[in-house]
This record gives sequence, C-alpha cells and structure tokens, in this order.
Amino acid sequence: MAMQVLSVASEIYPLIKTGGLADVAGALPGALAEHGIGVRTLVPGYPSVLSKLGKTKTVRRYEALFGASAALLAAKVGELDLLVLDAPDFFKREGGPYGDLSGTDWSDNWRRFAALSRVGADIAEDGVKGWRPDLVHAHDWQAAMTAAYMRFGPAHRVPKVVTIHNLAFQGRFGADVFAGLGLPPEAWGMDGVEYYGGIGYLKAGLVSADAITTVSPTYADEIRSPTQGMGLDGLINGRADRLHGILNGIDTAIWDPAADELIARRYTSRALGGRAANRRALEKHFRLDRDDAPIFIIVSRLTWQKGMDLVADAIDHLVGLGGKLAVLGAGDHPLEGAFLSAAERHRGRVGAHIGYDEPLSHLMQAGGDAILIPSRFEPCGLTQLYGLRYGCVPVVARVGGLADTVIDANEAAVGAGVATGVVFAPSDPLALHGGIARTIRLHGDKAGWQAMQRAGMRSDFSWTHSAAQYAGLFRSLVQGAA
Ligand SMILES: Nc1ncnc2c1ncn2[C@@H]1O[C@H](COP(=O)(O)OP(=O)(O)O[C@H]2O[C@H](CO)[C@@H](O)[C@H](O)[C@H]2O)[C@@H](O)[C@H]1O
Repeated sequence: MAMQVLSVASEIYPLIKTGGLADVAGALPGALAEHGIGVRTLVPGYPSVLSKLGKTKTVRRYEALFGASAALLAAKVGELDLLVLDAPDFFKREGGPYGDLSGTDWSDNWRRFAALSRVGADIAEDGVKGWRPDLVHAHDWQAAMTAAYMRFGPAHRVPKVVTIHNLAFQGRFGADVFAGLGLPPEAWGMDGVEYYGGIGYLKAGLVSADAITTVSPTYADEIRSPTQGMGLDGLINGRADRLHGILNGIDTAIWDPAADELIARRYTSRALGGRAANRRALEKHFRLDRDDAPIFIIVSRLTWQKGMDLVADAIDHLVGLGGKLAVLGAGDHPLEGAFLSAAERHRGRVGAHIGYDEPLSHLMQAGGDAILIPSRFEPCGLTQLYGLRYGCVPVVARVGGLADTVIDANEAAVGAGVATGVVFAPSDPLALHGGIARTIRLHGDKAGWQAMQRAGMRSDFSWTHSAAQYAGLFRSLVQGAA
C-alpha cells in the first residue's frame, strides 16, 4: 500500500489562511499524491473550517481533551483529505486562528495547540478507523508538540518530521503550563520541552523530530547562525545532519494567469498585452492615476519581518522617482496607519487597502509591474513566486528563499536573458532606495522589461521538484524505521 502521512497544521488553504503556511499545507498533499504518498491533514475546527466541510464522519470522540469535549471529524474538501478537530471550547471563537478580533493572542493558546498536537500523536498511535500513518509531518510551533507527544509516548517509533515555516514564531509559554501538558516528568529538561526556563513548543518539536525541514536552502543555512537562529541556532547546529532546506512550490492551478477567474483579463507570457486590463482594474481599485508609470505592489503582513517599515519610509522617494504604489496588507497598527496616511499624502500615486483579500491579491499580481519584498528575513516567500508567474517582477532583499528564487538583473544576467527581478542587499533604507531606483530605470526599457517578465513566467516553481525531495526524505525515514 502507498505510504500514508499525517500532516498536522494550524491552517490550510482554502479553509483557513493567514499566511504562507496555509498555501503550503494545502498544496503539498496533492503534490505528494503524484509520488504515491497519501496525506491526511489534521486541522483545528475553527468556524470557517467547519462551515466549509459538507459531509463529515465522526471518527473519534474525546470526553475530556484537556478538559474539553471534542470530536474528530473526517471530511473531504476537493482533493484534501481532512481530519478536523472539532473542539468548540478551543476553536469556536470569533477572531483569527491565534487571536481575537483586536489581534491579541488567545491566552490559552498553549492548551489549544497542545490539544491539536496530542490528537496528532493519538492518531499516530491508534490510527483512525483502520487508517494509520507511516510518518507524521508537523508544521510550525502550533503543531510541533505532536513530535514531542509521540516521542514520549507509544508512537515514538513512527518517524516524525517538523517543518519550520518561520522561526520567529516559537510558541513560548511559562514553565507553569508543563503540569497541564500531560507529558511524563522526563519530558522536562534541556533535551525536552524546557526552553530558557519556560516551555518552547517549536523547540520541543525540533529536539523530538527525526528530521527537520525548512522552506529554502538559504534559510536552512541562515538559521544556523546566531543572527538568524533566533535563539535556536545552537540546537539546530547540533542537529544539522537532520536539517533539510526544501524550497516551497506554488499551486500552479490556483496561480495561473492563463486560467485565473479572479483577475480582470487572463493572459500568457506570449501575450502580455492582456495585463493592461488588470492594470486598469488595479488603478481603479486603488484610485491611482491612469498613466504608464510603474506600479509597485505590496501583498504582505505589515510587519518588521517583511521590512514594511522600510517601505513606509521609502514612499516619498518612490513617488519622487515617478513610481506608484498599491498596498494590500494588515498587521502592525502603526504601519497600517503609515500606509493610509501616505495614500492621503500622495493621492493618485499611492493606494492602501488594509485587510486581507485573496481575490484582490490575484488582481494585483496580474496588474502590477513590480512586487516589493524587502524582508529582513524570509524563510521562503511565496508572493515573489506568484509575482514571477504573473509577470509582476519581484524586487527583493537578498535573504532566505528570496535569494534562492529571484535572479538579479545585473548585466551578465540581463545579457544571458535569465534575469527575473531586482535583488538588493542589505535590507536597509539605502539599498531599498537603490533597488527602487534601479527598478524604475529597468522599467523604462520596455523590451528589456518584457524579457524579464517572460523569463520569470517561464521559470518552474511548481511543486514537482520540491515534492520529490519531500517524498525522498519521507521514504528514507520510513525505511529507516522499518
Ligand atoms: N493582506 C493580504 N491579503 C491577501 N493575501 C495576503 C495578504 N497578506 C499576505 N497574503 C498572502 O499570504 C501568503 C503569504 O505567504 P509568504 O510565504 O509570503 O509569507 P508568510 O510570512 O505568511 O509565510 C511563512 O511561511 C511561508 C510558507 O512556508 C514562507 O514562504 C514564508 O517565508 C514564511 O514567512 C501569500 O499567499 C500572500 O499572497
């Protein structure tokens, strides 16, 4: 029988998404199916997930899961095979997956995601209705404790992989929660869940996993250094032989300018003229002047990680050079305010849409000229890949997955016809100014710009190659465990 994998994730597209983790959790199962690997994904039963399920079957019940009654529901949504943890006390709330409507984290997140992970480990141990995973794949801190529960329980022999999508989020809690986790005493300690005197969920997952992956080769190197290791570099270095950098792919069926239903006009790399209608729709939405000036776009969480403070400070420079800017994002309130006030200050040149809007993000990639991503760190980054696929040229800082996926328009690369974007370093105001100025100059050469758009659109960032790497890793772990 084909290898079976239990994936555990706190979000999955198209049911619930706050960022790139959802895209990956949603796309990887389909990509692995082509390698003969069956994946079922365990996700929390948030209201937005439950409302999209259709027919469900209860496959397990808990009278007291961390004190709450819960049911595990099996469901299929499209090609996704889901196990949904319906625990109303934990997940039936208004707000986001991790916090309330004001953005404040839920105070019981330690319990909510310990519960998800506990159930993941239970499935590894007992299976559900005759189905058993050969391997468990946990994503980020919210699911990482699955590996710890497995290691300290009967399912310790089942191989476990933890993927780091973002080391900045580690799930750190006070030592006092240990008593509530239901782990044996030996799980406390440096080699267990203890982390700088408290508890670290991601840390616990990383010490318990048989393999650690992260989402680009460059980020896999970066997190071994104290500057990017966020306190975990020592641990990661100690387990470097188990660390793998596997680049994210994108779902080329959802992100396809030739078939995208969410954009104003569909187009291909051979007929880029089709982008014009999308450009006009974008200008209209953001109330930008209708002219030929290059439109920079931002589709991002508005945070320090993404360098959004640098962008806010560079707006006058960008507009002064003749550029336009359209921003879609939500996040830190001062940054939201900075973009809104820039839109007031530069009417017709800058537009800001604060919020989360999936369809609009497609239109922006289809109508914008360049997507600006000056991240301070970027494990992989997906929006530059969507940009490449849509002919929206990425302008990126040379970090993490951005460095692995965008080929800078230096003379040699332009001459060879392989340039796909503008890469600058470091992620600071001066370099960003330089990157913006260079982009505007390049945009002035229409033939050269189109060559760059086409080179990007022809590059292959589908899951084909990356899924083969996951499949290879999974097989080696399962064979090793047999
Ligand atoms: N306001 C908005 N409206 C609509 N859509 C919006 C939006 N803001 C963001 N998005 C979408 O959310 C996703 C963001 O994904 P990224 O990979 O760029 O970053 P993120 O930091 O969330 O992911 C983390 O995990 C992923 C997956 O591994 C890594 O690529 C990344 O480097 C890491 O930081 C994209 O699909 C983007 O289009």
